Amino acid sequence: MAKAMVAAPTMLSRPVTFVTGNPKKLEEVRAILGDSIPLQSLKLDLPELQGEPEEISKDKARMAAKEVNGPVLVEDTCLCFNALNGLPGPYIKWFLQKTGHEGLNNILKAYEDKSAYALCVFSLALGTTVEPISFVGKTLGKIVPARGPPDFGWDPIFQPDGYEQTYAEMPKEEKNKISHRFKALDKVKAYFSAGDTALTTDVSK
Ligand SMILES: O=P(O)(O)OP(=O)(O)OP(=O)(O)OC[C@H]1O[C@@H](n2cnc3c(O)ncnc32)[C@H](O)[C@@H]1O
Ligand SMILES: [Mg+2]
Repeated sequence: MAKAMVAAPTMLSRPVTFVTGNPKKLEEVRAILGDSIPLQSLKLDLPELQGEPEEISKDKARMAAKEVNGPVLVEDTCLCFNALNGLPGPYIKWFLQKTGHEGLNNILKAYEDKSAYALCVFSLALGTTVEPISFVGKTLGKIVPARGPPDFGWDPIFQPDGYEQTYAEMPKEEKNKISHRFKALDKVKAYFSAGDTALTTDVSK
């Protein structure tokens, strides 16, 4: 009888490099992943296209793969206001920088609807010639006047649904159990544990 053909997993010869210019993201990614995925990091602020979140994230992964010349993981984070049909979305970084927490609240003064969602799109490129794969995580909430330490981006003005605290007021471990980033990384972990792609644990390579 013919032997069943079992596809061998793609073996990565190098650990995945998480490329970001944002140390706070890296901190959360490390806290959420623990040692589930062998990861090294590279601090690089990649240029970002305009467009839909998934395309921006995939494009970052292509650029990162070229820089690293190996397997990379990147992410793009959006904060989307329902009253504005999803804007600022991927442009939240610039809105935050120019208008601050107060300005973001003021924009929504024109609308009854303060609901929003945080969106994280991770993209994994296993090499320079491989099309990146995306993993999306979304957490629903609302925009409120800033509360809590202003350590990380828009955390003080985002209150997730079902919670009385903003992301900034929550203990880190709590945010990391419900966040957009946690949900997306859960899918990344599931992808690797499905076994089609095996990872080297040798981070010295
Ligand atoms: O190098 P990259 O990974 O792109 O890092 P970045 O800081 O440029 O990040 P983005 O392009 O994804 O822009 C997202 C903006 O939202 C902020 N941000 C990202 N994740 C956040 C989170 O979980 N809570 C609050 N703010 C967050 C971040 O500081 C940016 O201002
Ligand atoms: Mg960026």
